[in-house]
Amino acid sequence: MTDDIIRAHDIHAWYGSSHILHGIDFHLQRGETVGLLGRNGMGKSTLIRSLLGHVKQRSGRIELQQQAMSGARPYQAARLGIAYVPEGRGIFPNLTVRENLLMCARTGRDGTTAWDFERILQTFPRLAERLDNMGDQLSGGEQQMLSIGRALMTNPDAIILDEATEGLAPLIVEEIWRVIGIIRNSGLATMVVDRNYRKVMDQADRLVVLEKGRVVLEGDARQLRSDPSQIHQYLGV
Ligand SMILES: Nc1ncnc2c1ncn2[C@@H]1O[C@H](COP(=O)(O)OP(=O)(O)OP(=O)(O)O)[C@@H](O)[C@H]1O
Repeated sequence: MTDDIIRAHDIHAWYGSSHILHGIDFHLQRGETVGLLGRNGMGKSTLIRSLLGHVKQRSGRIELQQQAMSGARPYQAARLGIAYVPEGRGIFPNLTVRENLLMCARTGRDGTTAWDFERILQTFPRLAERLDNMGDQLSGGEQQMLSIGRALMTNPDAIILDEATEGLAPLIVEEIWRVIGIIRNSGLATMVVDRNYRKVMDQADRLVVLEKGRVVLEGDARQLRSDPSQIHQYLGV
């Protein structure tokens, strides 16, 4: 019996006639942090989107929370406690910060509410100062925090962060990484994609590297940190 929240075997995905993923095996265990690395266009977002049912043209076996979900739709993944913070946010611009958060409030699958409104405001002091602002009055960094806050309000078992720091100012980027550390230490299973591979390596327990839609390297983050030459080779840094 495994404790995998996501388990996938031989995933292929296509956009039209472009074959993007070529037989990927992937898993995310309860409580672990996995960093997904790879240069631009190697298929990281497509893998996430395939696992969660956003890419229709896909094949392979997917289990979410140990249930067969190969044909899952995005709402089913969300119901199974897998929260997704996509690249480019996804908040309601015409609702206030408070409304954006409260509309997501949900009890976790285990019946507990570890992440409630108060805890979100403690975690994101900037949001606490902007509760009555509309979503579209926030800076890009604040919108990203709100997006992560909304995901946490659902009390998920896993959270997937795709390029959460993309395009943000350095101070805000630091703030987002601080929050990713808090999320990780809270025991929530986390999957992180980010251009800053050093930060990903620091935060992750396990690393998975994609190249042209295939897993080319996978391993314990501590080991790969001690000899980063392999990572450097695939990331071209
Ligand atoms: N909606 C789409 N339609 C057609 N092709 C797409 C689409 N989305 C992505 N692609 C292509 O699929 C390939 C993989 O893209 P993907 O976004 O998964 O890569 P990535 O590793 O997440 O990189 P990035 O950091 O640039 O987002 C790329 O060649 C990209 O151009």
